[in-house]
Amino acid sequence: MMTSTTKFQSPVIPRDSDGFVKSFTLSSYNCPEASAARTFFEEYGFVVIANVYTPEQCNDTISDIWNVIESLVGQPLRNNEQLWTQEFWSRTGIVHEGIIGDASLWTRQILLNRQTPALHTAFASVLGTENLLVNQDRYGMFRPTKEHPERSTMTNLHLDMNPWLYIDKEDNSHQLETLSKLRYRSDDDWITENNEPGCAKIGELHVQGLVNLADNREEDGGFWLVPGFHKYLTQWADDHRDLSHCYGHYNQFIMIGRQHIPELYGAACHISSRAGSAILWDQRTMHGSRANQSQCPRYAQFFKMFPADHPAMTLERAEKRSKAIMAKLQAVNIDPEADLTPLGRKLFGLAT
Ligand SMILES: O=C(O)CCC(=O)C(=O)O
Repeated sequence: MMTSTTKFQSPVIPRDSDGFVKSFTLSSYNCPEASAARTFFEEYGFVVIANVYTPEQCNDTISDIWNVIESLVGQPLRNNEQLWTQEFWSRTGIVHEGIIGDASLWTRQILLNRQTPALHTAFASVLGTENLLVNQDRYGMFRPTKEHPERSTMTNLHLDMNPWLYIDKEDNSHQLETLSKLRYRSDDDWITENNEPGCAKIGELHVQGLVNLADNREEDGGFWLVPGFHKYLTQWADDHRDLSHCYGHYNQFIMIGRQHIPELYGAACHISSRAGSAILWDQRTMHGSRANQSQCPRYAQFFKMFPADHPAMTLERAEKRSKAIMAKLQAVNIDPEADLTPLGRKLFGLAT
């Protein structure tokens, strides 16, 4: 049992001889490797699942990221690195975090990727149920910075939740109220949906994820986290109540500067992984991204999956959610019957 005098010690992450973090290859939900992956996840607060996207899917998705960037910037530039300037990038999304799109993105590729069976198997294995819904989110792209340090993103640690509400609430009424009010009229509603993990006393498991679309090494920047932090969050939040005043009371996104938590910045590790690998992490794990320092871009797609039978998924909310998704599918000519699989229709909440 951790007490307020317990000092947090981050476990050392196992890596292979190429420096990539140990990964698991899953043949199905509940295969022996899936239970090993789940054990790893419980210990470290994250797990890497290999071969979730095929090489072709990675290439198609990178190409889609460039389609989005070029449509936001208003001109072709993928083949001319001279044009990857601050001025153009200021139009692409949340530039200092390397996020493409301001809220959710709705291209054909980003949507169809969400029904990838191996991605579902990865989330199902960690969440312990196959009955899941998938969220709607964005892409990540970090420009190479070796010759252009001004193109660097901000190395950061954050939580996609409010840790003080999480430890103080007696039940999940705040989560239920926030989620059941969602109308999905604004793309921001999908971010709100992601960032309500309830309270510590109820202790729901919430799992976020991403797929790296190109080999992602430490020098390329990208996803990093504080291993084992999920077990320490409640103590940390209680010990750092002074920081809560820097944020709105109901703020769902808490980014904390190095000056406040130098020990966590010191403990955070880059989760290096190969192209097509998914990284899944416990939402309570302090995480974020490191800046790129190489000549290679970093490309990723972000996700969350959660149990379809969650108590906050009221009939009314489910109807509004599926209506909003249907409109987005239609806008990119995705026919749910022809283009989505039975698994895809379930994940999008469209199956009757
Ligand atoms: O991999 C990244 O760029 C950061 C992802 C992240 O922090 C998030 O999705 O919450």
